[in-house]
Amino acid sequence: MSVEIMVLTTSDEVNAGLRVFLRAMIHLPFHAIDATEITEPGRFLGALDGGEVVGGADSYTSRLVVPGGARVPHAAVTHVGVLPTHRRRGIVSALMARQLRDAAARGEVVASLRATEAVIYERFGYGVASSARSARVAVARARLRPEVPAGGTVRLVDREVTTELLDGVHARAGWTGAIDRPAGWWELRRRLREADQVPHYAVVHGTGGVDDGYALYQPRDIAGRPGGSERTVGVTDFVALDDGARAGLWRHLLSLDMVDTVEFDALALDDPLPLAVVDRRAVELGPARDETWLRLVDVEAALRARAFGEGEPVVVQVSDPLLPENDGAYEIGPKGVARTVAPPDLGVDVATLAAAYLGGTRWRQLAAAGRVDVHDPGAVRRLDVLFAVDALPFSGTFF
Ligand SMILES: CC(=O)SCCNC(=O)CCNC(=O)[C@H](O)C(C)(C)COP(=O)(O)OP(=O)(O)OC[C@H]1O[C@@H](n2cnc3c(N)ncnc32)[C@H](O)[C@@H]1OP(=O)(O)O
Repeated sequence: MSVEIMVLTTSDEVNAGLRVFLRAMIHLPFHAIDATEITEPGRFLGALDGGEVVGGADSYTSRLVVPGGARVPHAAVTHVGVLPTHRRRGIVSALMARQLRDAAARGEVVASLRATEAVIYERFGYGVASSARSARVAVARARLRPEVPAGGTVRLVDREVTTELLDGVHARAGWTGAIDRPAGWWELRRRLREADQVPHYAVVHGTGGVDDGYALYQPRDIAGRPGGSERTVGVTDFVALDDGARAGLWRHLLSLDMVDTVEFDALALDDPLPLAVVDRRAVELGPARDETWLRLVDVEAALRARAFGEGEPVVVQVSDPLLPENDGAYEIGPKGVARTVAPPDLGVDVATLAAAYLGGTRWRQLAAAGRVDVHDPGAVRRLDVLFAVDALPFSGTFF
């Protein structure tokens, strides 16, 4: 392959990198945006063929919340694309390998991405670590149960919504799977909202004067309004730092006049909404879809960062052809994690370990699918106890 991989540095190069991504993706709307405003210097890798950018892979500096609440350094991988004229020549493979080495050199413990196709990224060590689904709520039937918390106050901030206001809330999101949203991500969202013909509405929830949640929403399928009977509002961003904020935002959304359906774009698989309404069938859940594709860049640091449950330690052998410094056996137990030369109880590749890492996929499921090389059958059950989490992992950030 005569293609050269390098960091895109000048404005022209970075814009060429984004153009390649948009050309590869076909459907995306943000062609008029200057790429330097939504990317981070030094992180956009390009593949050059005779001086022309033909492929790219970008990332943002971020952090990921892992079980137990620690935030680990995280590369949020995005803008991956190869021109249709240059596909299937190994270009993205070369970009991914370089990107992982760069992330490791920066001390990033994990990387994650949202995948266009489910068959691309496992070969690079990514596994599905969290899932999400949409929910459609029939407003007329969706009376909240009397036990649902009252919540605090909701204020309309349609006109004064700013990144500072929203990130002031989101930056405190502490659930497993939440990520820091980078400045470029916010800027792109702001620009897309501004350019949209359809209005966006914003409400912030507060308790005792402290902002602790917000929702962004907009009307959907606006043809035939306002007299129709299928009037839908789509909730594009829903952030609640606790149960009170969540309930307060539900109350607001489910009491909007002239709305038949409230559609949440992304909820955790164990979101309590279906349990909070009198008529359970008022909430129609969409299918689970893969959300976080996670890559453990530094396996030892990632394992040390998360909390584990009780039980006997288990020795897990990990293989990682792209980052062989991760190869080896790790003893994982309630008191911590250490590399070991002890014989392993089971073995996995690094993508399978990533799938289990946030607790969203159980070891039992992975073993049943043949993805674990089991030497000691009891170790699978022990690992499930060690890796158990209180709430299913969920990010809520699409990038
Ligand atoms: C995080 C994000 O940004 S997600 C966005 C990803 N981008 C897109 O989906 C845009 C459209 N697609 C593309 O631009 C390209 O097809 C890419 C980026 C997905 C793949 O780039 P390529 O340079 O063609 O990949 P490369 O040649 O390195 O392929 C590596 C392997 O993955 C496989 N592969 C790559 N893409 C796909 C795909 N979409 N479907 C199935 N297999 C694929 C190849 O067949 C190859 O397999 P092999 O090693 O067994 O031969």
